[in-house]
Amino acid sequence: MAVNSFREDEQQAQVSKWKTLTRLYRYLLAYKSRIAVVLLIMLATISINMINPLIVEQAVNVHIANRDMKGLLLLGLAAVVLNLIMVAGVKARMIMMAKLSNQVLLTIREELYVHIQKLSFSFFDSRPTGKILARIIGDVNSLKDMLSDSVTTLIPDFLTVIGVITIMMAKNVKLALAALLTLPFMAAGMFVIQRVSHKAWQVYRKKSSNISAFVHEEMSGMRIVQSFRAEQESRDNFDVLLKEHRQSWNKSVRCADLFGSLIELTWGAGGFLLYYIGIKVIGVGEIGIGTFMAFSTYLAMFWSPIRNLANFYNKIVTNLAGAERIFDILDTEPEIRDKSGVGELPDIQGSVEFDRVSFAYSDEPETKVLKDVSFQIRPGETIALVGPTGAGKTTIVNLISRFYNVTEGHIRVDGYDLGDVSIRSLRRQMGVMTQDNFLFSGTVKDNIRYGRLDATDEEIVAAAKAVNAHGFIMQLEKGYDTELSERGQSLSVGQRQLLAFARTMVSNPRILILDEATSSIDTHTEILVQKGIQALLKGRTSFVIAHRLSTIKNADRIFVINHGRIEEAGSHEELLAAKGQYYELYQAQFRSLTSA
Ligand SMILES: Nc1ncnc2c1ncn2[C@@H]1O[C@H](COP(=O)(O)OP(=O)(O)OP(=O)(O)O)[C@@H](O)[C@H]1O
Repeated sequence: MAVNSFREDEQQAQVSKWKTLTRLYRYLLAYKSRIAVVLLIMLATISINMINPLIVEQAVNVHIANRDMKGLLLLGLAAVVLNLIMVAGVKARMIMMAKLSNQVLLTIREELYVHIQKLSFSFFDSRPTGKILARIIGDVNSLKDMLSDSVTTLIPDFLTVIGVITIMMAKNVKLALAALLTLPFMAAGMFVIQRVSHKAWQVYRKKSSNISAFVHEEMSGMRIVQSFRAEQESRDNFDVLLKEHRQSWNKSVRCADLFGSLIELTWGAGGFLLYYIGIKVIGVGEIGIGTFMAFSTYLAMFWSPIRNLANFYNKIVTNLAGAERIFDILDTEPEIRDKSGVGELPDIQGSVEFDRVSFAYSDEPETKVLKDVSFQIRPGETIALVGPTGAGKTTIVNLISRFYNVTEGHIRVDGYDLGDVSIRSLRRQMGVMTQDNFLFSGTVKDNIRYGRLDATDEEIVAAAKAVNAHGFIMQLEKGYDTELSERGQSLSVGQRQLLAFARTMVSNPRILILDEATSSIDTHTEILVQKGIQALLKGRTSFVIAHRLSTIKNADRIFVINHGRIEEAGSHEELLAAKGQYYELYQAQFRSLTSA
């Protein structure tokens, strides 16, 4: 299977940077009115900042030159008030922007999560959970500065540059041009650096993602790691990933540093030209001391935002890779989705028909896992699927739940082709129980209610009683209100199975799919589980990937699956009498159990 493990970097389609950026900023535009307020505040603060050198010029050239102390005092007072307003404005705009960008991150994260929920099994088959986590958490976080700085840095600094250039031009064109002379060199340098830097940051994000995948996998399998004493090997693998991560980080940071050096260089050169032209070409005597002081302040005011803008650009280049990875997921279409205009599947009886169904997994389209499978199941029938490993049993039941689309043929439920009804209306009437009996953290009651969110407490208890789970639940410290740890690790395997039965029982599905867990449990719980299974199967169409002889014997029909086909079908007695594959299987697997 082509799975992208922690050992390989993810593949990603190349998208234009401009497209990614505009798409990202569309999220900000949803908050137009708040951004307008921030912009207004900024306009005020920038204006005050611009006026400051003019106040100095006025103070020196007019008030100090004329020894007008009263005027100077009034000017000073006005300057203090204006600057206090500026400080308050800067603070307010920073708080507002931080809140706004956080809101955008939440929106993106939510959109991503909802989208991922819609994606098909094939999406999850092909990538480790850790890499998905890395996108939802790390990549989304990486956008934070980029979003907030775009309003608090990009716009004010851009306005400042425009403002300073205008004032400088108005005051002295030659001096202004001298300051601008080095800008084209800086732009050309930045263009070259960003290309290398962007690639380096893309690699860095992929390496971070590999680490996330590794850690997630190792944590999930920590019991296995410890019981096989594989800690050292695990550490070695981790070290390799860390080394790759460090190298990619170093390279990216080196690229990012080049931005800073370039700015300093062009800033220095620009300053030199300005002073050179100011002193040599125009001459200090030509202009007032105050004007010259104002000009040198403007010089700093010009280059400082240029540096900020360059840093911001650097930030975009650094974090664009994160945005690309988020949009890459958002652009992944769910393979399994409703056709346009599909109808709802009405309440069903539960008949199921496979009509010449063939199937291949999309990553291996040449290998047919199911080959021309046909059968008809009456409502309420229990079918046990048996056969060697890899035969195609799970694939059959996954197709009934429409976790994958058939490659050829049709599956019908009560005569409705699965492709012609909404997935939701189909799954609402189905119950799927996998071997791992996944439980969530929360109370016992919450976990059972997961089967049907509007189930009452009485219905929950009734469901638990029906599958023999009530007894052990009542022995737990807080009964139905006992908190379970993640995946229900605080319960025994058998108890987890019983809870999963109760959860399915409460959902009362018409069609039940049960992948019987094979783990051995104590005899007492085994009896409870067997009874639980029989209670669950009663009155509904059921497909059981069966491992217990009792389930197989009680089934209405047994399908022996091999090499993607149904090779034998019939009741336990019929198949034994036929002395075919089932007979062999029975001899090999169950004989010893029955004679024991
Ligand atoms: N997600 C997948 N992507 C690609 N191939 C798959 C996928 N799942 C299963 N297969 C392949 O399809 C074949 C049938 O697998 P399936 O899980 O249906 O077998 P099974 O009869 O349920 O086996 P077992 O009893 O071991 O669970 C196997 O060759 C398997 O490698």
